[in-house]
Amino acid sequence: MNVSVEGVSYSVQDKRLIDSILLHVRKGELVGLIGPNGSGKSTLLKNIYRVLQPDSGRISIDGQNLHSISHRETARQIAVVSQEAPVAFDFFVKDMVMMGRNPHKKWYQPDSGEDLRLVEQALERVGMLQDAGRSFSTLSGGEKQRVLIARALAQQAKFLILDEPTNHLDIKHQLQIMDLVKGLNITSLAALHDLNIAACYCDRLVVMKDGKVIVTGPPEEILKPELLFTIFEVATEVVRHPITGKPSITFLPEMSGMENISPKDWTSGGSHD
Ligand SMILES: Nc1ncnc2c1ncn2[C@@H]1O[C@H](COP(=O)(O)OP(=O)(O)OP(=O)(O)O)[C@@H](O)[C@H]1O
Repeated sequence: MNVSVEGVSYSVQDKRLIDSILLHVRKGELVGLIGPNGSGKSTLLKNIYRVLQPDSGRISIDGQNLHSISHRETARQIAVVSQEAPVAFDFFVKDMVMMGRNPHKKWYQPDSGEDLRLVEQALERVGMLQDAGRSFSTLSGGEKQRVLIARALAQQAKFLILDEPTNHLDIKHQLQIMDLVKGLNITSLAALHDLNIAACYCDRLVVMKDGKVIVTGPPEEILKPELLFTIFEVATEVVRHPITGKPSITFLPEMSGMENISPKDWTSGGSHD
């Protein structure tokens, strides 16, 4: 699925939270949305998954205006995995995943054999089938995220939105979740805080600051000390990692500016999409 966000703005009262956002996610890409706290990442994602209604602009999936299709159809096409949040009611793991089938069914329709097969297959894919009968609230943070990804798989969504999916997870589970997401090969847009994880897994990055998209491009073009200093106001050293071949960022705390960092090739930054 190709996703386009063109000129999308959203305000609360007189405060513009996101301003004239332009971004594209191409079929099969994993695009990382990065930016400081409060830069508008979650607000943008909520506009895309229709929890919020943009003031202006257009969001389209495969060329079709998202606001011209029903919420039910949107729910078939777009799945959301957000950071681990407490759930109001406890459910069995298999029932959480079965919720992914809801947009495909009428409210009175019982679960079909096909629904059960898809739920089982999704749990198998995330390595949680043996936990199908457990209650969701007893799972660890990483296990919960895997179940939420299984729900997205059962939903058979063509576009996956992830809002800080690895928040609160230890490093092993952060990598496990990102490996899983990457391996799905579903068109995905993920708000991420960890820049090294973004560098390792994302095909392209979209950088936000103060409600605006500042620049987009492949990680190796975006993740350069000068840009990182402008966006995050921290000094960094960035090298190409000898094993992964991806940019590897070391943050340099307590440094007052850029003067102690040997400027590498900072000139060829990313481009606006
Ligand atoms: N309903 C609201 N009313 C007023 N301001 C809001 C509202 N929702 C969000 N904001 C403000 O909009 C800005 C963007 O918030 P948002 O949550 O989108 O940022 P973010 O980039 O996702 O941040 P973080 O990285 O901290 O999760 C913040 O300054 C936030 O306080």
